[in-house]
Amino acid sequence: MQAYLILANGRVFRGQSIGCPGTTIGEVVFATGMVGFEETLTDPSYYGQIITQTYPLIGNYGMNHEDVESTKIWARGYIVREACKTPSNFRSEETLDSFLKQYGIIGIEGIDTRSLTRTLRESGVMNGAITTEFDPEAQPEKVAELMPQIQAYAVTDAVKTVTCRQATTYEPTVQGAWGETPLHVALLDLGCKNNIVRCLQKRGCRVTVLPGTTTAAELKALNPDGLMLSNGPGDPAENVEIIKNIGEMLDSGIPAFGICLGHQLTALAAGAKTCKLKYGHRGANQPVSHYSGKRTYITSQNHGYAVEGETLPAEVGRVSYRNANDGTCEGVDYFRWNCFTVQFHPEANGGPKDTEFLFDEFVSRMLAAKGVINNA
Ligand SMILES: NC(=O)CC[C@H](N)C(=O)O
Repeated sequence: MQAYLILANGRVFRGQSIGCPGTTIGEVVFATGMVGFEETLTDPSYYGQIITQTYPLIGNYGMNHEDVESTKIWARGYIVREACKTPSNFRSEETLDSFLKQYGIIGIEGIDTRSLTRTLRESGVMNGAITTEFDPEAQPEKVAELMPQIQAYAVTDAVKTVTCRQATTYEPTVQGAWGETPLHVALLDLGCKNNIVRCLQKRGCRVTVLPGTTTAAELKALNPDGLMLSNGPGDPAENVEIIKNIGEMLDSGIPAFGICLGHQLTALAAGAKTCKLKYGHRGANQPVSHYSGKRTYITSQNHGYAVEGETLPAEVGRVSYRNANDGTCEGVDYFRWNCFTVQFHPEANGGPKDTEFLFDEFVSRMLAAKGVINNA
């Protein structure tokens, strides 16, 4: 079946349908990871977006239901150069196409994704639609009808939509070196990836995943050893109430670690500003340099917004990492709070695990706060 991608600037790409037929509108972004399409598709941070994979062959190793980062696909569409129809891997359970169909996702293959990516890099992220319902060339009036909807589309109510409705506790998978009692981490789910939970479980933590709307008083009643702020979709500045709650939670002095959206919301709570990047960072090879100048790490990333480092009040915290490509803020160490945050994804999935040591740092902070170790 034919499918078409229509961009907000009027450009049309002709390809073939994958996943479900129909019409979908979203913010078209590109991700550069060569592998990790299962993790990308199920990362809640892509809510509202149509994902373009720049790597030309997607689905070669098939889908399984273990390598997923949440309960479903939150993205609004999927664009690939070629979707593999005959995956080969001992863990493969189904094809990319059947996985998309299972979640009602409309996709397109067979378009020039290099040319599309070049457009997005030059003009910035852009809204678009994928449709199987009409041929834009044959029916330009249908394009004219759809175009105002494409142009007006905005990702809204993102965190509200993806966050869990009820708290769930996950037991540790190993015992911590400090003894039998696990550390208890409260994880504020803003659109959390499963691997954040796994990274804490395998370090001897019991993890209680909480709805994003949890208040400081509700958190206090739980009396956790640490607070983890997850990744998540949408414009960070939209989350006015959650930002206020996070500020109050951190004022209690609890050890805290924020990732991506969690990083952005903490900076907003601290009085800094966020901005939208031209085309964002999405992929598995984004270099970030530590402020000490000693190390640059290759990281996994998926964000369209960034903290404006210069707007962070100097007495509150300092920029800890910067993106080595464009100099944008990639992390903050707070002085005011017992908290550190990063824009990149130390939990990886997909992508390199080089910065997973940050979870060890978080565990050390919790142990130090309990007086179990001296972290001076
Ligand atoms: N992965 C994330 O947490 C993304 C954060 C935010 N939605 C952004 O696009 O910048």
